[in-house]
Amino acid sequence: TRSTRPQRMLKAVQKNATKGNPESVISAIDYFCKNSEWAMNVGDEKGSILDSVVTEVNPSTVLELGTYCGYSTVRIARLLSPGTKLITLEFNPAYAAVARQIIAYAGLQDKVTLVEGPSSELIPQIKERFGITTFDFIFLDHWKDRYLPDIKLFEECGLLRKGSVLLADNVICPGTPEYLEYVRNSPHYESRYYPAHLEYTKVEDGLEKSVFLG
Ligand SMILES: O=c1[nH]cnc2c(O)c(F)c(-c3ccc(F)cc3)cc12
Ligand SMILES: [Mg+2]
Repeated sequence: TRSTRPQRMLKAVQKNATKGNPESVISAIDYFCKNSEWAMNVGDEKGSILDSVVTEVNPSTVLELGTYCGYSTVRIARLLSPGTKLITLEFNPAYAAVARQIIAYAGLQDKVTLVEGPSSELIPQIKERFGITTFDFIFLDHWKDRYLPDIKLFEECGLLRKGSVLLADNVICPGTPEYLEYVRNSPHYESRYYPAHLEYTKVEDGLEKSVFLG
């Protein structure tokens, strides 16, 4: 039967990247998306902004919502201090299966815990399952209609502390208007928009960085 796009992306990584070299995995995926098939990775332009925010925060605890094929997981994990791990949640088992292989190919499997399931169910379980009190950095990149309910879930579950940084992809395209309205008007967040473009295109998109004020 016909392979899936994530499976073809994995093949491109195994063919063009060097095992244990995260930079080469990132480049191989970007090359695949620019020259073979578009795919919904955060991409190189928004990825560089992600890199700069992760580097600035230098987080000890990290959560990613929406693993897809692991591209942003690799981008984040490659920047973490030794001993720091990130938790990434993926709803789609086929995506998760490919992501595990791409993360392992980059040699970052020891820095990543990939959990399969819906964020709405997993977020309330995080404290007890992973011994986390609060997150220093959260990357929202799963499904636009879940951004707002999930940030409210973070608040309700006490997973944020003064200074926790949330970075959200796709706030323009596909767009998360309710989420933007919330973080930009809430007295509990300081929000800033980073303009960019939809991955591998000239379409406008951007990232919204929101710092929890307590
Ligand atoms: O569902 C998504 N989850 C996470 N990230 C996405 C993304 O970065 C996209 F560009 C898109 C996207 C898909 C099709 C389009 F025509 C435009 C954007 C979707 C997602
Ligand atoms: Mg995205």
